[in-house]
Amino acid sequence: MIDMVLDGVRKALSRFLSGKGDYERAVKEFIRDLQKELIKADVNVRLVLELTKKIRERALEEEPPPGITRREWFINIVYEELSKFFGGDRKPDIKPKKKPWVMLLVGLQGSGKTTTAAKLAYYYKLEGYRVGLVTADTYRPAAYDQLKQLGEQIGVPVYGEPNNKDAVEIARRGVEYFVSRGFDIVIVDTAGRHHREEDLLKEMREIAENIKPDEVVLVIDAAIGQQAHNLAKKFHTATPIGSIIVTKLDGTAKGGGALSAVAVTGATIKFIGTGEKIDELEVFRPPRFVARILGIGDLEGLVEKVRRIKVEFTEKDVEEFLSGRLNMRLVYKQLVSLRKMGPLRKILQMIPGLSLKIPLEIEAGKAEEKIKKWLAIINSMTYEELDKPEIIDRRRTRRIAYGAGVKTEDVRELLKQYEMMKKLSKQLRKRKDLLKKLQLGFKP
Ligand SMILES: Nc1nc2c(ncn2[C@@H]2O[C@H](COP(=O)(O)OP(=O)(O)OP(=O)(O)O)[C@@H](O)[C@H]2O)c(=O)[nH]1
Repeated sequence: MIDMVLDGVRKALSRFLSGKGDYERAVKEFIRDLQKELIKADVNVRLVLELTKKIRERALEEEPPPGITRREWFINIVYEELSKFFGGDRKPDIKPKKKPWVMLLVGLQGSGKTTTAAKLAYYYKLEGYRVGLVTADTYRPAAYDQLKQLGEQIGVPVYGEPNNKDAVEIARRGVEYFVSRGFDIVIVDTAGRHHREEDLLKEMREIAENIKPDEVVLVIDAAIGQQAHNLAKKFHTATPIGSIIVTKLDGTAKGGGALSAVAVTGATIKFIGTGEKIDELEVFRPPRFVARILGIGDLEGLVEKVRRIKVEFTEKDVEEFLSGRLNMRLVYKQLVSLRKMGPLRKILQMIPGLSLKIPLEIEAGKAEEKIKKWLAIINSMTYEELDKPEIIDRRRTRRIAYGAGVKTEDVRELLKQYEMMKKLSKQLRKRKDLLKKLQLGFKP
């Protein structure tokens, strides 16, 4: 889980918030913890010192606006400075500026390039684009099969020539193949059998000259930590149309180091890889990322994700859910959408501190059966009961169970889930208020 990145910072911050003693001493302690955590995450020591110096100065100089305590204001400062540290608040340009849009993926061996190519294809497919994949990896014979398989899984066609050794030729023909068929986006996966940056950049240049991509994407494994700096810097200087994806942030303690090392070069990190599965790719927005690290929630990300997966939630529903109001109609929508979307769990995991208490966690395999039952139960409720499930007493429970053809225990179980969701929704509201308060001076 991505929350692993700089996990200790969140803990230090909650210690800071709950502490009662002297403000200046608490600031000093927090800063010491922050330094320790960042260095542990392989962030460059000089960068760490610059960052914490800035935080300390602001913490001692700035007066909080009315209605905000010094400690709350301090979190805001940390939030702002860390966001800048990881690249600032510019939004990465995700949408292709024209069609067709040709993306060339490059990266050192094992960086996760092939997986990322498929993840990207899936991402853009969900956004409504017609996407094609080209595999030009001529060194690793299995790469062709790997991408072919991934392509089948996500319903994206893959062009490859398993017996051809000429990567440049394959790439060129692959791009032509998809462009001539009217595809919107073509993603080209390259060989990447390079251990040295120089070789990698040389191959990149060769292929790029031939296929003239609209965007060159460098894939970097987060596990290389601050070593990402040199690679990103050379890449950034070599190509003006470059963007970066940092992968495997879920599996390394060095993620903070890699991200900050790339950010400091001025290169743009567009996406981050947060797992092996095909949908574990996220748009990288530093303020959002930092909010998550700090444990002040990721409500914006949550809303976007809910919308993106095209659940049948309206924005109003999400807003209602986040504002602590909940009724059975919302639960119903939730259940219907659970069938389509990856579980709600995944979305809620974006909110730190909540992941342990997630309701509606259904044992795999039994999900479909249970959802069907619950939908039937909700269908036998009256309008009044839907809007105010609290009025459902034993008599009503029996009637509903009878109407839905289920046992009374089933109805009670659903009501229990409802209560849990309601609590969760209230917790979310609290965090939302805090987030709003903190963002007074800063727009993510
Ligand atoms: N945990 C985790 N694993 C990832 C992520 N991205 C890729 N991987 C895994 O990393 C391994 C290498 O990925 P590939 O896509 O085969 O790497 P590649 O860069 O194409 O490899 P070469 O073709 O040898 O250069 C695979 O086991 C992937 O499942 C990620 O974000 N998180």
